[in-house]
Amino acid sequence: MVSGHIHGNLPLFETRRAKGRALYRVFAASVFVCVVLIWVYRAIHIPGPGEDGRLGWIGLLLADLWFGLYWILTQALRWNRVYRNTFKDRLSQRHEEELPKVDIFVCTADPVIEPPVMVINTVLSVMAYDYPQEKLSVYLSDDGGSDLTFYALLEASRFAQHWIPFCKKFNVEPRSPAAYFASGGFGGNGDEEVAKVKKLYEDMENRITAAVKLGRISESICLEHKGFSQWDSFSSRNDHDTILQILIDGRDPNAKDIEGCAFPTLVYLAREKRPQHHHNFKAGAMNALIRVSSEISNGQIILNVDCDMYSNNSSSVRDALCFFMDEEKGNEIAFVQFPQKFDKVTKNDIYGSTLRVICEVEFSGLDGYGGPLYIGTGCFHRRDTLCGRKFTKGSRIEWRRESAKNTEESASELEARLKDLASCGYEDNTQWGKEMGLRYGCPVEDVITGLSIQCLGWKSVYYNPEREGFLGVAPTSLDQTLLQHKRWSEGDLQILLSRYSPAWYGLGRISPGLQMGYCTYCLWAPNSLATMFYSVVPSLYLLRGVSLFPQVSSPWFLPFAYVIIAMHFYSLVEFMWSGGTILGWWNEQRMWLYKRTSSYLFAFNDTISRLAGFSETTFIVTNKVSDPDVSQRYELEMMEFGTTFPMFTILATLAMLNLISLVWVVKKILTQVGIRFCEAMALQLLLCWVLVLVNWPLYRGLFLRKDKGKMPSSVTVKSAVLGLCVCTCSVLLY
Ligand SMILES: O=c1ccn([C@@H]2O[C@H](COP(=O)(O)OP(=O)(O)O[C@H]3O[C@H](CO)[C@@H](O)[C@H](O)[C@H]3O)[C@@H](O)[C@H]2O)c(=O)[nH]1
Ligand SMILES: [Mn+2]
Repeated sequence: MVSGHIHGNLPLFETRRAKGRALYRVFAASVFVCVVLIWVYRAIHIPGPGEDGRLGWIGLLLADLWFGLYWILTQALRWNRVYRNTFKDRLSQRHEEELPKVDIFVCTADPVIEPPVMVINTVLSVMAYDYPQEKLSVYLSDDGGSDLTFYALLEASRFAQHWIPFCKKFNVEPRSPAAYFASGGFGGNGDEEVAKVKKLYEDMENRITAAVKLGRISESICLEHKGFSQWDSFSSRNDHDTILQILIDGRDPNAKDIEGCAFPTLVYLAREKRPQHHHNFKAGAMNALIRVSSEISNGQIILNVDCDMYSNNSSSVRDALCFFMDEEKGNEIAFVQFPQKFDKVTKNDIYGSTLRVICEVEFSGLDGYGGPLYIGTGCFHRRDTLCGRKFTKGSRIEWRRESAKNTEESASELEARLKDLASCGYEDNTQWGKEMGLRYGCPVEDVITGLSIQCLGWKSVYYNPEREGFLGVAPTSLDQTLLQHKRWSEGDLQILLSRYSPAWYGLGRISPGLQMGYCTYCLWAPNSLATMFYSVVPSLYLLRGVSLFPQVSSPWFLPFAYVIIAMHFYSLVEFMWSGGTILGWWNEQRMWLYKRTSSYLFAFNDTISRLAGFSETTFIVTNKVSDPDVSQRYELEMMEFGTTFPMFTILATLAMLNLISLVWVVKKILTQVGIRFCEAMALQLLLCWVLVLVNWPLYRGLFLRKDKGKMPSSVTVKSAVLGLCVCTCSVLLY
């Protein structure tokens, strides 16, 4: 799809349509026909008033309507997929001299669950990008306000002098030292130098770990840098003054690595926190960074990564610039999103944390309709669009721009002057958080910000290179995964109900396909209701012997059979095409069920109570470290329970309810009603049986396991009693 190019230049990127689209569309049409047939069946067979099963039937009618309509929405994610490709050689040929400055923001919030060593590995990986070093500036935002993190960054600034030239010399990948040394992907010539750098790294790591173990910074370290004095007046992480330290000043002629080459700027920022001021979580941190960086380096491009997401590909900056600097299409692109990929996920990904299908399929579908969502980490933004600039046709971005401001001001003068930009009161009565910077008030600040940018007329790009751009830490326990999904689904639902609703506000501002795409994510939370209904009611009616689905001999059985088989077969193929395993797909089905019946349900509930004014938005930071024995069980792909987390009670009760139903019914078939019953109740039996099958790890956790990760017995008792009660009531009721 190479288009004619206005400058006679070849484009810097190409966009290819996915193969097999026609085939997919025929398949989707066939599914659609059957979905409609199911609706018709449900509508014309409603049991009359007073008949057993009327209520259940009406519920299933509504659930089937919901699932059908939701499925139609998800077509937007598959209908028009595109894939992108960059030409970095053309970029360097034409633009090497005018490459823009790039500011990289790394966010951290808690030195305990986001260990300083992990944070600085991310920092080092982005400092070492294959890019003119003097044009890179790296900013670390520390919402934990921790002197340990500051100390680690100080150590990193020294180690970087060795690490960056080493990376360049040996073309190291990945450029996170921890990941590189763990990969063992070196050897051959340079062995000696590898060993030398490795030693330096390990010494540094040991010093940092020692400080972390001690829990404070020792006197002797305090003397190493004036920055530590800022903690003298520090009372707590929620109550402190702005701490701003320029650890490496790129303008300084002495800022050189050991080979004498230019060095990236490195800045530490802990914005002011006061208990009476809401700090707006990551969005607040990002906005403070946008302002502070605008006075230090003012890069035209901003990359944001979470502190656990190290750069795994040293050419990502150049990749992103191929989009922004393309002479023809670059002017309309506001951000380039890379997928979130994860390191150290087990083969069959028991918690479905790789988001495989979203990464490989759905986001390229969104890309075909104007661009993916902004999902926080691994995203390159244009500074002006992030600050609220509107799109106007024909306006061009000027890359060759006057660089450094304030060349006369010293680093300490700058620090003193810029502190105010990160103070609590700075944003009062400004557009920050509303029309400027990241938007406030939503736990998924990223998605709502991306949407508001797209609503101003900008496009975005999804770039999923062969060698992953960024790798992060995925949650390795069930409660962490469910909590994260609660935050996401809650935030997405809030967006739907907010003033930026993709459904209403987006009308005419973004393409209908993109509107639909956004809605599929925004409707995660309400999806819980229909799923909940499906995993409880048919099984209870099965107990009563009331059929809610067509018999096997009825022609109406066919559309049900087709939809069930075709959809599952398709999802399996899609999952495997995205690089997954069969067992991984099965695990994904389980997580699909668990998220919908717990995270999304809680999210739905909390959103509604927030609308009624009962609760506040929160942001629970995902834990990035786990106990050794928890990690060991994760490696073995054993599901981790181990706590009385409220969501577990729901999951366990649902599992018990279906197990009891199944056992009860099988007994009934064997002793009373016989095999004829199966024919009439085939689909309900199948559903109940599949629910039991998919819950197998949960039963193990409830009854069979002895290790620390098993379900606490209080949950076992509670869920068994609840399950029995519900089943007994439904059988005995009138
Ligand atoms: O008050 C806060 C809370 C969080 N963070 C940082 O935000 C990032 C994301 O937090 P994490 O707990 O890892 O959440 P995830 O669910 O893994 O993050 C995804 O989802 C978030 C929105 O829910 C986005 O902000 C993230 O960029 C995106 O990667 C981390 O670097 C945190 O340090 C802050 O800087 N300040
Ligand atoms: Mn994270």
